[in-house]
Amino acid sequence: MENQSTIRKHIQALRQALTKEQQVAYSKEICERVIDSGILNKAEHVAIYLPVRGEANPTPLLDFNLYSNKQFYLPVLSSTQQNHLEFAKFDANTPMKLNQFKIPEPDVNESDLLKDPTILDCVIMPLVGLDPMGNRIGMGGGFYDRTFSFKKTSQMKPLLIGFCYNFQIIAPQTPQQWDVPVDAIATQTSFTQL
Ligand SMILES: Nc1nc2c(c(=O)[nH]1)N(C=O)[C@@H](CNc1ccc(C(=O)N[C@@H](CCC(=O)O)C(=O)O)cc1)CN2
Ligand SMILES: Nc1ncnc2c1ncn2[C@@H]1O[C@H](COP(=O)(O)OP(=O)(O)OP(=O)(O)O)[C@@H](O)[C@H]1O
Repeated sequence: MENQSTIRKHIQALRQALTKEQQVAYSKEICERVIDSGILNKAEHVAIYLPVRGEANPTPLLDFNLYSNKQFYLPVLSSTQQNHLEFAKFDANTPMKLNQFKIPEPDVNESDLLKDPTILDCVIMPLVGLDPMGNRIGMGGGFYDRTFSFKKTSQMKPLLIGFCYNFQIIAPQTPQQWDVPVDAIATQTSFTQL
């Protein structure tokens, strides 16, 4: 059995080995699976992320939005609650800055941050590895697990969608007590609601 840090290294190496063209083509396919699933049809408030270091790119979802009116959001590292995320509205005019992990995030006032994550309908989740039950291995900060921990004891939204390349699907994992499973899995070849 591979441990989490071995899995992280292995998958990160596979991601880095993708050509730019592969990243773009595969990411568009994953976005198409999300769109075709219809899961976003009724969603008004949708969080995505900006990819770094070879992560699958969900930003083509913004283009599918041209003729509908959804509000998109990006995660912002919370300055008040350690290793929690808050969310900021995102469109072509949003001013951006680099956060401490060198990931671009909206440069907005504290008062413009969405503090209540249950306002969101869907969250497209970055991840390193994901098992078929939706157990997620992320970058190791526990940001998403902390932010959505309320989902472990309630049926509340948002719907969490794991967004990744096929090769990021891993063998079944034993979840840690704090892990929050995703509700759906999108890859180039399938969309599975759990
Ligand atoms: N694109 C993207 N945005 C995201 C996340 C993500 O996984 N992907 N996050 C998901 O939570 C949050 C940021 N979490 C992060 C956690 C760790 C590292 C990171 O670079 N860690 C180092 C090792 C940590 C250390 O220095 O000890 C590394 O992996 O090299 C980056 C982002 C919010 N935004
Ligand atoms: N709800 C929580 N309350 C307290 N600590 C937590 C919680 N969720 C996660 N943690 C802590 O965060 C650390 C990292 O967790 P884990 O390795 O599962 O992160 P991850 O899912 O890979 O990261 P991310 O969500 O940022 O991509 C663990 O040491 C864990 O103890």
